[in-house]
Amino acid sequence: MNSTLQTDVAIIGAGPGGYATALRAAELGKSVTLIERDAHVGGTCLLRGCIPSKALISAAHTMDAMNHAATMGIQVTAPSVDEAKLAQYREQTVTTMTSGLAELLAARHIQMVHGQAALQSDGTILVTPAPDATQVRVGQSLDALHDAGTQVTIQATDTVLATGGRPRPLPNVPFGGAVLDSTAALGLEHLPKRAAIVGAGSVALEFASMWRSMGAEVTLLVRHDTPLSHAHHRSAVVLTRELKRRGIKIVAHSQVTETTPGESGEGVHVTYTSSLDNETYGIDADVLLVAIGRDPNTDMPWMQDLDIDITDAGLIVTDDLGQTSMPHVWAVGDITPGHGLAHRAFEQGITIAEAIAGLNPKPVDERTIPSVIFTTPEFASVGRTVQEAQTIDGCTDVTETLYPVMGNARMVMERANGSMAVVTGCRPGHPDQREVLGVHIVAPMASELIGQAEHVLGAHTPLSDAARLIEPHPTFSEMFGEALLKADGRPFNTL
Ligand SMILES: Cc1cc2nc3c(=O)[nH]c(=O)nc-3n(C[C@H](O)[C@H](O)[C@H](O)COP(=O)(O)OP(=O)(O)OC[C@H]3O[C@@H](n4cnc5c(N)ncnc54)[C@H](O)[C@@H]3O)c2cc1C
Ligand SMILES: NC(=O)c1ccc[n+]([C@@H]2O[C@H](COP(=O)([O-])OP(=O)(O)OC[C@H]3O[C@@H](n4cnc5c(N)ncnc54)[C@H](O)[C@@H]3O)[C@@H](O)[C@H]2O)c1
Repeated sequence: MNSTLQTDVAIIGAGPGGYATALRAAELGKSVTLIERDAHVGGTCLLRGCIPSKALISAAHTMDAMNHAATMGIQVTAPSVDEAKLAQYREQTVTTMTSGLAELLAARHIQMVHGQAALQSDGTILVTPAPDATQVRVGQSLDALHDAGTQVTIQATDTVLATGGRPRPLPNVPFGGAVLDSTAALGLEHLPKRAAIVGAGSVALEFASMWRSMGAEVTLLVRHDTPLSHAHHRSAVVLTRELKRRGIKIVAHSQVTETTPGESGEGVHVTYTSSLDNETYGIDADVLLVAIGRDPNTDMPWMQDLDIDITDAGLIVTDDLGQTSMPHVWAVGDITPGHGLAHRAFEQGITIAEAIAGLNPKPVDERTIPSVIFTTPEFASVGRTVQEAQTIDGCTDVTETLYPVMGNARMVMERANGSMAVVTGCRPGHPDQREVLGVHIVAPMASELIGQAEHVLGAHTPLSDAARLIEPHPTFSEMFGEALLKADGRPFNTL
């Protein structure tokens, strides 16, 4: 028997955008129905993105530490990887996170629907069985669902689209065999010994760094002159130098044109052209990871039929609070223009829930969203470069202060290299107040340091006040404190 459900807020997709909206809306007293086609909640981030990748990267850090132990006088025999145990560790990390989230959703009395949803232009949502199921299933948690028929209709006052994205293939090179997307790469039974990677963003660099730490020969095929060509230039150059120093081969100005099975049918032969000399080259590898971005899940016919604005890139246009051009329909996360990051989706989801509940939330400030790449060393960035501050925001008196990170005691102890740049200047209308406009770091623990930078930047703290922050000694965070002092014209442990 098919059924109809009534709810204040229906959300399609239980990734970071969808579940953040659900949690906040329920907290604000709304009845919430969360529809997910996967067997578990969490979306890309928990199931096949942030969490499994960072579990593997944590293991890679342990490998790095053991490999560097001898420089501190600690002798260890050459470490090796038990691949089955590593996979178990990754899977258990994911399970712990997804079951914790499922419990939280249940505790907030959010109704779960397991199935594939389609919003109709009259505002109803039709749910059909998920690809792996014959029935739509409904209940308080994805672990305790009952069959609800082959079609469930949901009548919601507000609907939130949170359908996320999927890996983008190279033109003419479909995924399959030894040509992997990030999901397949995370699930590999055996770590590659020779890995080729095409792309130069977060996925490409994190896998390059992690596989290298695990002992692979890694070749990164980059189409521009450097990885992260759109990021803060100096940081991109420093990170590139460090990755090369660790033995990662970076082939710039290359474009993959074809892949064929490797000799004896194993692995892959990758053909690429160089835009420097227009010559064609080839490399052999166990796998080719294609990491050239993600496509938004907005190309389904039902979504195309809705009266909502979608850009040529397939991204849903919303107002500052996440509302689409269709009344009572909202969009969150990777299907909206901007950084494809979980923490951005969290903040957008909270904002949408508060707007639906009639609160008056502040729009998400895209400028203050930090981005991190979990390489060794890490790359973390928030805010503007000098050029962006001048041309996009119209800031004046903009300067960049470079702090020599090798003067930091913890950097010396770790034998680490990196860079720290702080961009300061005055926002339009505030000519007398110098503020931090951007912070760009390459260093161990940069992922943790960037939160502090975000607070200073987001709160528009005057530079002279920010520079008074007292950092504990000896820590990596002293680099940020010292950079602020230098930017404020009072360099301490540096010239
Ligand atoms: C390898 C990798 C590593 C990453 N690491 C990080 C990181 O360290 N930090 C970070 O901030 N970000 C990271 N990201 C990005 C992050 O995962 C995404 O930004 C985030 O998951 C986006 O959340 P979302 O809710 O928009 O979409 P998603 O997480 O993609 O969730 C969308 C959900 O909607 C469901 N869905 C889609 N259509 C339907 C439908 N019709 N009916 C029912 N359900 C549907 C999908 O099954 C999915 O569960 C990483 C991504 C990848 C690929
Ligand atoms: N630590 C993190 O926060 C983290 C980690 C992994 C992924 N993510 C997110 O996941 C999403 C996907 O990451 P990604 O690295 O795949 O995408 P990305 O958009 O970050 O980077 C894609 C890269 O591929 C290059 N590229 C595009 N087309 C190409 C082509 N035809 N040939 C060669 N190179 C090409 C681009 O120049 C760019 O450097 C992003 O939204 C990213 O923010 C975040």
